[in-house]
Amino acid sequence: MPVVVTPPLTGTASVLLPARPEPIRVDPSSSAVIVIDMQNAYASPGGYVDLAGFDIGGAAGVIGRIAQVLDVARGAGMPVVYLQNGWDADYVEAGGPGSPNWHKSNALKTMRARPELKGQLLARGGWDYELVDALAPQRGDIRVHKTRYSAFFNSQLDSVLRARGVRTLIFVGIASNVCVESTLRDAFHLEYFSVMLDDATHHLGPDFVHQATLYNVEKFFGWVSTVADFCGSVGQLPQGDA
Ligand SMILES: NC(=O)N/C=C\C(=O)O
Repeated sequence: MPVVVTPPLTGTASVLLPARPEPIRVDPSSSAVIVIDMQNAYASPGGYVDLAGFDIGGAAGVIGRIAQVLDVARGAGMPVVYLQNGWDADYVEAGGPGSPNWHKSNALKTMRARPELKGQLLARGGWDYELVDALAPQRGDIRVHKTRYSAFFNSQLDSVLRARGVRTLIFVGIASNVCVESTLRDAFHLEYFSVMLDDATHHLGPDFVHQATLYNVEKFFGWVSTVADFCGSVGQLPQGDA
């Protein structure tokens, strides 16, 4: 008989989500979709990662697939939590030369190399920081600001989830190998059950980094599933008017 993973607080209104390395039960009342950084910076032509020279060719497809996931999740009453990465307009939150972030952030490095972009990349209040239009939050969705790769670091995310009794996280967004993986690793250490939807994420860098993330998640930190399997299983739950 195949192993099935059942997280705590899984009630009777749950579905079995096909996943690797084993199927996992998902209950909308104790689960949330975590949308990582679907901002113009990461998914739109002319945004930060495009200007920094990364290939964003896969982002358009990911936007459409995330929209499907969010429709199904909202219909099943599952909270949707949007993360937005960035800093204040003066970049105080980014840290100065005493912070590794100042040295490693490709947004900060791009602005230092191209001073005409100063103040435009990942600054709260600007176009680059905003969520892509196609994924505009809907009533009841939650937005959480983050200043480093892991969405749990120095943010309200853990409190927001705990206050709602959430134990299972469904991960979508960009980039699979940076902020998705950093957040999912922290989620593991905070005792959350994490599922990454492979085709609702996109990576920064060569394709092998995405494969490495999938391996890490499946083998060490959580479970890997797909948009079709998520929509096919969670879509079977009674859908409300969301
Ligand atoms: N959202 C992300 O995965 N971000 C990765 C790099 C960056 O923000 O510079």
